[in-house]
This record gives sequence, structure tokens and C-alpha cells, in this order.
Amino acid sequence: MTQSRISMPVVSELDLIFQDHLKLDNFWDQQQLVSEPNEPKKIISFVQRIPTIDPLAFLQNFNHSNSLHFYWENPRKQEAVIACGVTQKLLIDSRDRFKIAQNFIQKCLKKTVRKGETSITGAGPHLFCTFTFFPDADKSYSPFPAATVFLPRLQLIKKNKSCLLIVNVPVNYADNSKLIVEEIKQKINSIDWSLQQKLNSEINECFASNYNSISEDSEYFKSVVTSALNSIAIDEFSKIVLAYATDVVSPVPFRLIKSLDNLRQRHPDCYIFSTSNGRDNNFIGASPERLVSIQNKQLVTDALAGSAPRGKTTAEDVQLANLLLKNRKEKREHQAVSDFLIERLRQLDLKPQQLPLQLLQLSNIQHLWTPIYAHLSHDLDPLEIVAQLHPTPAVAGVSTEIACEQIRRYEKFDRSLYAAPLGWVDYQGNSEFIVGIRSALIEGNRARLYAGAGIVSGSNPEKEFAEIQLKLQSLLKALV
Ligand SMILES: C=C(O[C@H]1C=CC=C(C(=O)O)[C@@H]1O)C(=O)O
Repeated sequence: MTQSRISMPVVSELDLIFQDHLKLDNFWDQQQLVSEPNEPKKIISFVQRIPTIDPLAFLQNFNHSNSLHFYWENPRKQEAVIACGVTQKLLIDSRDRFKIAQNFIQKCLKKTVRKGETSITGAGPHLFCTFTFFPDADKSYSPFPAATVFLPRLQLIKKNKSCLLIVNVPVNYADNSKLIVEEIKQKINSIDWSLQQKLNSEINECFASNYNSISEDSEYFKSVVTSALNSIAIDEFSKIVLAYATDVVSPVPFRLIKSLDNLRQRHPDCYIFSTSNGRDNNFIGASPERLVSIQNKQLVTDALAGSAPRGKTTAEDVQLANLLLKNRKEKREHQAVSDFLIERLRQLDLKPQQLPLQLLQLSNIQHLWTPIYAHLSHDLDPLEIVAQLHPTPAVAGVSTEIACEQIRRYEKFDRSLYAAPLGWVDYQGNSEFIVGIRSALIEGNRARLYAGAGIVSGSNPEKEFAEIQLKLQSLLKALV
């Protein structure tokens, strides 16, 4: 059996933590926190260091199918952020969704008062956001609104082995602080710390062979690529990213935690994510693509486009990598993304700098990759940046507007959260958003898997379809 990755606290250890930090007398100053009857309720955001816990064990303990969650883990970077339950939320169905989300976040953060171990870097409330690819997602197909923003009840931040628990509790002038402290304490005490051992001891079942899959017509996809190539030839647009969806039905309901565990083991260099709408629709995946990350006013974004499979031997792998780095069609596909990102950041009055072109080698596929940096010299809300960058030509095309029009015409399904920005913003303006590619929408025993490929002049319909199959197969293998 794989060795357990968690340390199991004994109750007395937790009690000690509470004695130090939750002693009621010192916990918070009632005078400072109570709201006047007509004021909006204040929210205490209580930060507490807790013993190391596996992020999936945390999700398993606190996720309820009728509430929202957000899970995100980068195994290689040993980072995770998980949110369960809701203290404040806003569902937005408007084209102005980024601005509305930004205002909501600012209002929410104004009401929060940080307590507990607040001196630890990054120790504070985060708001979690998901946006659909198109601002007007088709409601009959997309179970998610154009934007969802929420301040969770419980949040875990994990960096290496250090874990912070954040509990966000609204306080009314009439609330009894004793009860709130008890609630926090009970939540921590109720964690089943042994879950990771159970996950590890399970046989890595894969029902892939039992699935009934209803794929879109592959010939239709290839004909659409050919039609797009004709439009590119007459300069209607220069790039388009076309996606393909496969629906699978399993004899038993999909298991969220086990599927995520498989994804993180198979794709340790990706961002593994899951989010729900509180109605049993989970959107999960393993995305290599970061839309934007902001830490202490340093912005990073990734131009990621242009792909090749990994080789079966080292020699074949090196050969495929070298071919990818030299391939003019793949480089054109990539350049469209880096040019777009640089231009869009300049429009925000930033001075972006790009690193030389490199390879991002993942377990099943390799990509051309250009990391782009910028210093935020003036105040810019993270969501203004997300609005400016989404959708990049890694998921839409060039020009954005025409490519999006054509995507709506060609694709027979609604993208919903596929290829859309998913992420968080914290109380200090730090933020991270990924692009929800290599993803699946799960409901009970049904899953819709999505993957796309960039089409530029020189693309070949057969090869683009093979690239999509490569991406989908690796996702399918993780679903159980
Ligand atoms: C749109 C997807 O991938 C994008 C990201 C990296 C490489 C891509 C490509 O080579 O086509 C795509 O632009 C997807 O996997 O669904």
C-alpha cells in the first residue's frame, strides 16, 4: 500500500490549538465586530493552522452535493486551495459579469474581519469564481450561470505540508460568539483524517471499458476543420480552436473524489480542479493552462498552444520535442496566443516581458509554452485582467470575435465551463485563474468530456482529430 500522506492529529493536539487561538476571552473583541442592526452583517474570517491534511480528504469531508465547492490542486507545486459551503454568493447572468463579480468581491471583502493567525502570509479569505466560456451560455445545456462567485464557509490553503483552515462566519449583533466558536471547533474535529489511506488502499479501478460512449460524429468534426481551413485560406480569420465532446454513461455513478485522485496521479504537472453548482453537476479536469496568476503585484500568464504526443522511448520523445519546436504550423498556432497576450496586457498599460519559447512536457502530451510576466505598477483588479484576456487564441482564435462567431456556428454543444476562466481572488488582490480545458461535466453516471485543437493554415483534419483523441482518452482513463 502507498504510504499515507497525512499526519493524523490526536484530539488533544487539536484541543491545544484551540486553547492557544480560540480561547473565547481573547478570540474577538465583541465591541469591534458586532454590526449595528441596519448595517450589513460583518463576516469573521477566522484563520487557523491545522495539521497536514490531504486536500481531497478535506473535500470529501466537507463537500455536500447540495452546496457549492471549488477544489484546485497542483501536485508538482504542492499547492492546493479548496472551498466548501457558502457564506455569501452571487450568481450572474449578464454580459457584464466580470464587472458585477468584481463589485461583489470588493463589497464582500469590505465586510470581512480577519481573526486568528492572520500574520501568516496569504492567510485570509478568498472568493471563488467560475465563468462560462460564452457570456450567454445556453441555459438548456449549461448547468452553470454566466458567472458564479462565492465566499465559502470553509476554505483550506495548502502549501507544501503547511495547511491553513479559514472559516468565514457572518456575525449579527445578536449572535452568540460561543456558538460560532463551537461550530468551528466541531468542523475541525469532524474531519476524517484517514481518508487518504482509504483512497490509497483501493484498487485503482477503471470502468472505461464498461462505458457506453456517444461521441460526436468524427466525420462531422473533420469536415468542420476542412471548412475552417477554407475560411482561413480566404483570410476570414487566421486561427480557430474547435472543440469536440464525448458523452459517456457508466453503469454506476461517477465517484468524484476517486476520479480527482486518479487525475492528480496521472497529471501531476497540471492544475486538477473540480467545481459544482450545488445541484449535483460537477465540472472537473486537469488543465495545464494558467490564464493569469498575480502574487504581490507580479503577474504571470502562459501562452500555451502547439502540441505533440510524448514518445514511447526517450529517443522518440526527444525527436518529437525537436520536431515540435521547429514545426512552422505549430509555431504559428503558438505565436497567435503570445502576440494576443502581449497586446492585451499592453492595452492595460502594463509592460509585459516574455521568456524564450520552451516546452511544457506533460504525462501524455507536450506543448509549446511561453511564460509572460508583468509588474502591476498601478491598481488593476484581477477580474479586469481576466476580462481582458478571456478568451485567448489558445481556446478561441484570431480575431477573437470572428472565431467565437464561427465556434458557435460549428460546435453543436454549449461549451458551458469548458475552456473558461476558473479561479479565485484573495483579500490582498492576489489571484489565480486557469483555463478549464481537458475537462468533463459530470452528473450522476453521465459525463461529457471536452477537448479542443487549434486550427491554423497547414492544419490537417486527421491529425487534429488524433490530438483531440489523445487528450480525451487520458481524461477518460481517470474517470471512475
Ligand atoms: C483547447 C485545448 O488546448 C489548447 C491548449 C494547448 C494546446 C492547444 C493546441 O495545441 O491545440 C490548444 O490551443 C484543449 O485541450 O481543449
